[in-house]
Amino acid sequence: MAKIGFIGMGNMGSAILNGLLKAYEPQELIFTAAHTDKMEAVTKATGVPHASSNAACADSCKYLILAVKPQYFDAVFDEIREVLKEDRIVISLAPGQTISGLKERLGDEIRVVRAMPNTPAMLGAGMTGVAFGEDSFTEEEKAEICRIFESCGRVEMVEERQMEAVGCVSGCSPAFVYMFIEALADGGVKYGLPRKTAYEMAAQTVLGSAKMVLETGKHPGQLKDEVCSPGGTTIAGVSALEEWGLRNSVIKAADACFEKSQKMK
Ligand SMILES: NC(=O)C1=CN([C@@H]2O[C@H](COP(=O)(O)OP(=O)(O)OC[C@H]3O[C@@H](n4cnc5c(N)ncnc54)[C@H](OP(=O)(O)O)[C@@H]3O)[C@@H](O)[C@H]2O)C=CC1
Ligand SMILES: O=C(O)[C@@H]1CCC=N1
Repeated sequence: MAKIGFIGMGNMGSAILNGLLKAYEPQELIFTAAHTDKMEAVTKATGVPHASSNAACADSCKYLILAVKPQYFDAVFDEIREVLKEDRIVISLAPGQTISGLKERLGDEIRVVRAMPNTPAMLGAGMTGVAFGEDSFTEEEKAEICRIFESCGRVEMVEERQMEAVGCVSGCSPAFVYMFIEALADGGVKYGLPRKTAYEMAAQTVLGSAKMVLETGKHPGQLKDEVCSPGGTTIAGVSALEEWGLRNSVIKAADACFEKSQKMK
């Protein structure tokens, strides 16, 4: 029997699988996807076996990661409900879907964990929020769930009521950061840099700035102040960003993600 199973092997499933392969043997893992050619390609590339059906996948692992889009949950649940046993733990990655709502659909005896990872898990640089909710888990089970996501990067335990906030700040936000990198690079191209050089400079700057926040422990505002020479070029740029509403745009993006997640319940 495998330890960890995935139903769905798209953007998020494959990112987590890549992270897991640093901590687990391929034979400890199993997965399904909708298309056979996709499953065969992933098995060939990773050595991780795929199951013949979603039911077979759910039947053959202790921890089952639901990595399909929520609109497919009903169909998948109809396939796996019969084989899920009481000792199994289902890990949902979906925004908006509550633990109690998922248990209603899967069976009240099935323990459900919510996790909100992000795609940098692919490189072991992910950020995952995990909520255990009201169900009881042994220390060993909690440690295993942490190990799954720690193999993909950093992990924070949160209350279930905070999961939509996690979605805004780290689940969805890689998309916003890529947009920022694109825009930074466009600015460089506008003033003469080759595009490839501009992407490298923009991406390395975002990476380095993030490391400064994480590793110095300084407030982001202080780090910003350290870049702004009095009467210099940076403060002119900061002033333009304030004028064009960068901070408010980013907070509005969080509002939009949150509101959307409420409609996905
Ligand atoms: N993408 C992201 O950045 C993040 C996503 N999430 C969550 O992760 C979950 C998965 O999202 P994501 O990976 O982006 O989605 P994708 O669309 O990239 O992948 C979905 C996967 O589900 C498979 N699939 C579809 N229907 C079935 C089925 N009936 N049985 C088995 N497999 C099926 C697809 O198979 P095939 O490949 O063969 O088509 C595909 O591998 C969602 O709940 C999403 O909200 C959470 C955080 C971040
Ligand atoms: O866009 C989505 O719904 C998923 C959840 C977080 C990131 N991607």
